[in-house]
Amino acid sequence: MAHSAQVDPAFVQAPEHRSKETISSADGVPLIDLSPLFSQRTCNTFPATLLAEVEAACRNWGFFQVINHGIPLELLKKAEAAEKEFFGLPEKDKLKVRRDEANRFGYYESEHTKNVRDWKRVFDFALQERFDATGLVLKNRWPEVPLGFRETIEEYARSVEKLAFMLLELISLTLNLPPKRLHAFFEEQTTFIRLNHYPPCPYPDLALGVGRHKDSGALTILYQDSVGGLDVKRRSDGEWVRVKPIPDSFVINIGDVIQVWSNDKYMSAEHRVSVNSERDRFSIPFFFNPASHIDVRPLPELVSDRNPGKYKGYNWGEFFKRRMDSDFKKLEVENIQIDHFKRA
Ligand SMILES: O=C(O)CCC(=O)C(=O)O
Ligand SMILES: [Fe+2]
Repeated sequence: MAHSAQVDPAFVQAPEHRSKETISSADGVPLIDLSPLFSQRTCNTFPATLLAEVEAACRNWGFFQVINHGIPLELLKKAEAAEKEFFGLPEKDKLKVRRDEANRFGYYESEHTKNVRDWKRVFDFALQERFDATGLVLKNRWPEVPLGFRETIEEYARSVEKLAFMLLELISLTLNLPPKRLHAFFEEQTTFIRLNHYPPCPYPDLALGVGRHKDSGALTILYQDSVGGLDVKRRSDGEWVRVKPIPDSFVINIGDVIQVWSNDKYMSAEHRVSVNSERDRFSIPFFFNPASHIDVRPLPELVSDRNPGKYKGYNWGEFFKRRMDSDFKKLEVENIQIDHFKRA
């Protein structure tokens, strides 16, 4: 990644997609306190006010932040420190675990979103390694240094997984489904965790850390540092709103899979990452994804004659593989979107 002021055209966004009108709004994404989950929960009853907050956030925004989520704060600090240490390694050391065409996990400095290069570096790993009949390879590459990196990051991932299943229960209940209705889809999950480093960018008005996109999986659970840069497109008016960093919180967003399962009751929101010219930014999204053999389609309980299914089914593994291919390198074709499965 060049750090001179010379503009590399690979990073330049079309004028309409550049980061100019981000609002720092008080009326931002909802903040939800999850402490009732730990104090007021008895067997299978969930506090009604909490469910109402989650329902409204999913319906109106597709995005919310959570505090008092049960993940130890020391673990968040440890994971952030390990992330910074890894990206601080000389490039030649990071390149020892570089991604390639056959295996998409490891370090990468050249990701594209919608065929424009992102101003970032990433390190990806799968929560559960596997080799699928579909040709999907989930195989991790762990660097030898920093010492303890793998242990810390895996501990972090296992802890976030617990939160992911709790959120899945909450979301199921808000859809009037039994709390564990969606769990079976994740039995051989293809969840992966990404470490993101956004270095200072000499032309933040032209490039983006991540171009506008929607997350394709079920749910994303993101830890961000205090710098800020994540922007969400607000559904009510289409304005880009900055997600204010809140210490020790997570940002949660609905992905395309829940959009389809819920038959558009909940929609995945478009978002992007703006960069700045002064500060490095770090984040860690946990992409909670179903098993590759799952055919994603509106849940039968949520469709009826009056509310017919809005999507044809698609196989998650195939979709996921095609998405990863288009993020790996610039393609001539448009990348695959769930809209391609929408019924006419
Ligand atoms: O770094 C962030 O704040 C968000 C990154 C993101 O949207 C993604 O990797 O899908
Ligand atoms: Fe995203």
